[in-house]
Amino acid sequence: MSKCTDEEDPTTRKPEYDRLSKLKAFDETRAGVKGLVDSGIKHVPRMFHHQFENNPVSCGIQVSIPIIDLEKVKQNRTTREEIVGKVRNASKTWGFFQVLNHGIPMNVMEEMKDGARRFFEQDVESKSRFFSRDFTKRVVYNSNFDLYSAPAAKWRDTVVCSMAPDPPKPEELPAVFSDIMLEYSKQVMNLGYLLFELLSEALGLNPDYLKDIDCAKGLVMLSHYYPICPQPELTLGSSKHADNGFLTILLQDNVGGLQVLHQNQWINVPPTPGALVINIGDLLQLISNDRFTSVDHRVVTNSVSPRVSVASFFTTALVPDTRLYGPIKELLSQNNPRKYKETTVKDFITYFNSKGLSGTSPLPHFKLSKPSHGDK
Ligand SMILES: O=C(O)CCC(=O)C(=O)O
Ligand SMILES: [Fe+2]
Repeated sequence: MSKCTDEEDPTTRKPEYDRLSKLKAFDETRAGVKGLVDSGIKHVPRMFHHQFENNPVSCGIQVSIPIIDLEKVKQNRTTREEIVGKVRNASKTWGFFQVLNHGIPMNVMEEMKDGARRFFEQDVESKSRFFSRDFTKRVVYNSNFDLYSAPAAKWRDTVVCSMAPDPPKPEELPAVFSDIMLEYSKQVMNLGYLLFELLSEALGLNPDYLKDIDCAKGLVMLSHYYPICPQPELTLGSSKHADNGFLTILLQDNVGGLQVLHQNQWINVPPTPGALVINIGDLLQLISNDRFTSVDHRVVTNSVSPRVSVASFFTTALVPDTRLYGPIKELLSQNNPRKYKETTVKDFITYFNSKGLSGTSPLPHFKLSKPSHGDK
C-alpha cells in the first residue's frame, strides 16, 4: 500500500501521526477517495475518522420528511394555497421536503446522475484537468473542499461548477457531462423560480419577492461521488452541516445515505423515484427571521454501492455582489422583532468557510444580542 493512502495496519501503528503530510500526500494523488478505494484499501485511513455524536438514528419508517406533489400548482387558487401551506409547514418544521411532479423530466434527472457518475469513473488523468482548490475557477474537481481545515475528511469526491448568473460555454465543462449539465441546470433554474414563488407566498409576500431580491440569481452545482467504504462505521460521506445558501435542490440516486436531524434524531431521506429533495439554507432562515429553518443533515457511507448525488445551491457566493441581506422588513412587527444583523452573502460565506463543515451554524454569529424593534 502506498504511503499516501495513510492506511493503518493496526499491528504496526506508529505513535506519532503527521496529519498534514498525510493530507498533502492524499491531495497530491488527485485521485480522490475513489483513488483510495480503487487501490484496494481495506481500512479507512485515520484522517477520515469522525467523532460520532450521540444522536440516535430513527429506525421508524413512519417518520419521514414531507413529500409535496406540485402537479396542481397552477390549476386553481385553492390547489395553489394548499401546496403553499404544505411548503410553509415543511419549511418551518423540517427545513426539508421532497417534491414530485416538479417539471424536470425523469430522463433529464437520470442522464444527469449518469453524467456525474461518468465524470468520476473516468481515469485520473482526465479528471485531473479540473483538479484545483481555487473556487474562482469555473469548474473545480477535488476531494473535500475543506480538506485542510475540517477536523476529519469526508468519504467523497466532488466537482463544483458555477452555472448562473453567467452560464458556462459547453467547452468550459467536462466533456463527459457538459450537455446534460447545461440542460439539467436550466431545468433546475425554472424549478427554483417556482419554489421561490411558493416560498414567497408562504411568507405572505408577493410571489416575485424572493426572486426580486436575487435569491434565484446564482446557481452553483455540486456533483458528489461517495465511493464504497470498507468501514462505514468510522467515517461519513458528509459530516453534519446545514447549507449556507438560500435553497438547495438535491438529486440523489437510489442508494440512500442522506439523513436529516429532526428532534435530535437522524431521519433517513429515502430515495423516492422521480422526487427531488429541497432544503432551506441558512440565508433563507436569516431573511425569513426564523420563519423557515435551515436544518442539519449528513450522509452516511456504505460498503455495498457507490452513491451519486447532485446538489444545486441557489447562492450568490461565487458572484461579486454587495447586496445586503437582513430579515425582510414586511415580516417584522412588534411581536416579531428582527433577530439578525444585515450581511452580504460574501461575508456570510467567508465566516462559514472559516469554520469548515464542522457542524457549527454561522447563524448565531449574525444574531442580534437582543431582538430589535427598530426599522421594522
Ligand atoms: O449528497 C447528499 O445527499 C447531500 C449533499 C449535501 O448535503 C451538500 O452538498 O450540501
Ligand atoms: Fe448539504
